[in-house]
Amino acid sequence: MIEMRDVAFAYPRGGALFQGLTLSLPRGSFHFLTGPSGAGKTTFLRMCIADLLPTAGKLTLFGQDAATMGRDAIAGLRRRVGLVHQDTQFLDHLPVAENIALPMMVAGEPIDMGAIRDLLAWVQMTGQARSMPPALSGGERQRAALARAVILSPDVILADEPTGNLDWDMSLRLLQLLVELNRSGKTVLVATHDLNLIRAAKQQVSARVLRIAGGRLQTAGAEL
Ligand SMILES: Nc1ncnc2c1ncn2[C@@H]1O[C@H](COP(=O)(O)OP(=O)(O)OP(=O)(O)O)[C@@H](O)[C@H]1O
Repeated sequence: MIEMRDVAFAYPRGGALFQGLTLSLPRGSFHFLTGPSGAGKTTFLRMCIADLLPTAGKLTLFGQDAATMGRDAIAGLRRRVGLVHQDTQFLDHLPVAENIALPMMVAGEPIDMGAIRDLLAWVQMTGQARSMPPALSGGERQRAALARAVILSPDVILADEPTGNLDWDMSLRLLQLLVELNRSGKTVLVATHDLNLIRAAKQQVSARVLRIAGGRLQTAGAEL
């Protein structure tokens, strides 16, 4: 689904953030992306939705070379990839249900209230459908963000530090949702520096760890 061959990336006026990244995330796989703060985990995820392009090397997304993707191809790609942002990024003046529906609106699709209800039930937030985002707890925000990320039934779920501000019980609950998505056939990539979360995942799925440090992929594909 996502392949990198000898990929390098540098922000304008910055030095090389990565170089020589070679990896493959096959369909149905579960990967963690880890590494120190500032190593480039968020940048890596942004490359996976062609929000940023490599400055060298080849990035292939769903079989297409990211460098040659036009607007339509990128829009199609973004429907197939659900991203849970680190800061969740809700529209605070819209209730939770409408926030979850946003990707449908942006895609110009009719709002499927049944799908929204099902997702709210799945993340155990049926009672918060009409709540406004500022009133949600950290765990509720993350679960609602996950529901929004999967509303268009993407093939790939990318989550950026989804348990960053959560207590351990809530982290496990969120992990459980990600594991369920993976068991239903989705490809999952979770950026985290929570090694306990990675250990907990080991009990449930065959996850692999990608570690970025010093601009390199240090333990590509290592089994937990
Ligand atoms: N838009 C940008 N322009 C220039 N530099 C940036 C930009 N975004 C991030 N950076 C820099 O790139 C580096 C990697 O940032 P990134 O957010 O990808 O790291 P991270 O591993 O996700 O960090 P954290 O774990 O703290 O969230 C950092 O030094 C950051 O300051």
